[in-house]
Amino acid sequence: MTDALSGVRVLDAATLFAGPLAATLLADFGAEVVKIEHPKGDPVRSHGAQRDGVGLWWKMLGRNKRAVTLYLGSPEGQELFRKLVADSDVVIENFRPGTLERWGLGYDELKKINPGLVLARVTGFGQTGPYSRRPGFGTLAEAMSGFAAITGEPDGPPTLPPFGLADGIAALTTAYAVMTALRARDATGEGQVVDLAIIEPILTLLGPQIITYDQLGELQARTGNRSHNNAPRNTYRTRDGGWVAISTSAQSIAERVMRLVGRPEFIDEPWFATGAERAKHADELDEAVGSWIAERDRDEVVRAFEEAEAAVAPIYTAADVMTDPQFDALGTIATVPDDELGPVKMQNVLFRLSRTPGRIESAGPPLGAHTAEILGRYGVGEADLDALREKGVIR
Ligand SMILES: CC(C)(COP(=O)(O)OP(=O)(O)OC[C@H]1O[C@@H](n2cnc3c(N)ncnc32)[C@H](O)[C@@H]1OP(=O)(O)O)[C@@H](O)C(=O)NCCC(=O)NCCSC(=O)C(=O)O
Repeated sequence: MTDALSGVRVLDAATLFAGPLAATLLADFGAEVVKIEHPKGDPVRSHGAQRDGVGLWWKMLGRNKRAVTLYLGSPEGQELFRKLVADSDVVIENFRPGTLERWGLGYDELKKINPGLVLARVTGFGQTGPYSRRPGFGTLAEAMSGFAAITGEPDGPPTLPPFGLADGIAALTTAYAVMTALRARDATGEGQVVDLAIIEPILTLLGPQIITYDQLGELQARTGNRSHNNAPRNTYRTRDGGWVAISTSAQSIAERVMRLVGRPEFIDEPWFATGAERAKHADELDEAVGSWIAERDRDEVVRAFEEAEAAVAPIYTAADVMTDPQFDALGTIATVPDDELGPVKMQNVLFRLSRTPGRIESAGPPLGAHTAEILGRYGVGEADLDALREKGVIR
C-alpha cells in the first residue's frame, strides 16, 4: 500500500513551531520531508524539556524527517539548496519577508529552477503591509487577533495560552494551504506562493467576533470559564479534589443536567429555554450544578453524567491522557523507537485514514544525521563534506 502523500517531497527550511509542524503533518502521511537546518540547529532542539541533553519537543516535531544542516547565507549553501529545490514539490520557510530574496532564493529565482514548486511562507504578519518586516511569534498573534482580550476572568488581565496555540493553528492551516496548492499544481503544472500570516488563522477560529461587531457593535467581554452562549458551562471541583468540565450547548443536554442534579424546576423557567438566556443566570445554575458535583468523587460524577446522557469530561493532565481507555482505543498515543532515547511516547498522527493511514517511523533525528545521505544524492562526496564543514556550511 502506498502512503497518501508518497512521492511528495518537502523541504522544511523553517524554525521553531508553525512552519515545521506543518511539515510534520505532511511527513506523517508519507511525504519525504528533509529538514534544512542552520549548522547550529533549529532553536527548537534546545527549547523546553530535555532528557540527557536531548530536546524532547524536537523528538515530536522532527518525527519522520531527515535532518540536513545547510547554511543558506553562504554561496555553497544556496547552490545546494537550489539543487534540492529542483527535486522538491514544496518548500516551507518562516524567514522574515526579504530574507530568502537576500540569499537569492526568492520565489522568482526558485520557480525558474522548478515551475511546479509550492513555496509556503509562514510569517508573523504576512508578506505585505506595514508590520510585515517585524519578527513574529504566536504570542503576538494571540494578542492581536482578539484572542487574549476575550480570554481570562472578567476582573483579571487579558490572558495568553500556556502553549503555542496560534502557531499550532497556523501549522494546521499551512498544511491545508500546501495541499490546496498541490491540488492546483497537479491540475495545471504550476506552483505558487502560500502567504500564511500567523495573525490570521487564529482569527478565523475565534468565530463570530468580527461579524458581531460589524452588525451589532458588540464586543465579547471576558467571562472566565463561562460562555456567552450557554449555562451551566464551567469547571467544577469534585469531592476528591478532581475537576470536571460541563457544557450545555444543546437544550436537551441542559435539561438532562438539571434533572440529574435534582433541580428540574429550573427547566420550567421561561429564561431556561435558550442558551443565551441561561447564560445570564449562570450564577444560579453554577451553584446548583457545582454543589451537586462537590458532594461526589470525580469518577462518580462522570459515570452519573454518562448514565443521564449529559455531557461531561474530567479535566485531565498528560498523565491521565496516557491511561484513558478512549484514547487507548483510538491509538492516540504512539510509541516510537529512537536511537538516542529508546522508545518514546508522543501524540499519534492527527486522524485515521481507512485505506492509507499515516504512521510514525522515527522520532526527530540528531542534528545533521542525514546530511551526507541527502547531499550525496547531488554528488557531494566525503572530501566535499569536509570542505563544506570547514567553511561552516554544514556541521
Ligand atoms: C523567528 C523570527 C522571529 C527570527 O527572526 P530573525 O532572527 O530576525 O531571522 P530572519 O527571519 O530575518 O532570518 C534570518 C536568520 O535565520 C536564521 N536561520 C535559520 N535557519 C537558517 C539556515 N538554514 N541558514 C541560514 N540562516 C538560518 C539565521 O539565524 C538567520 O540570521 P542571520 O544569520 O543573521 O542572517 C523570524 O524568522 C520570524 O518572524 N519568522 C516568522 C514567524 C515565525 O515563524 N515565528 C516563530 C514561530 S514560534 C513562536 O511563535 C514562539 O516561539 O512563540
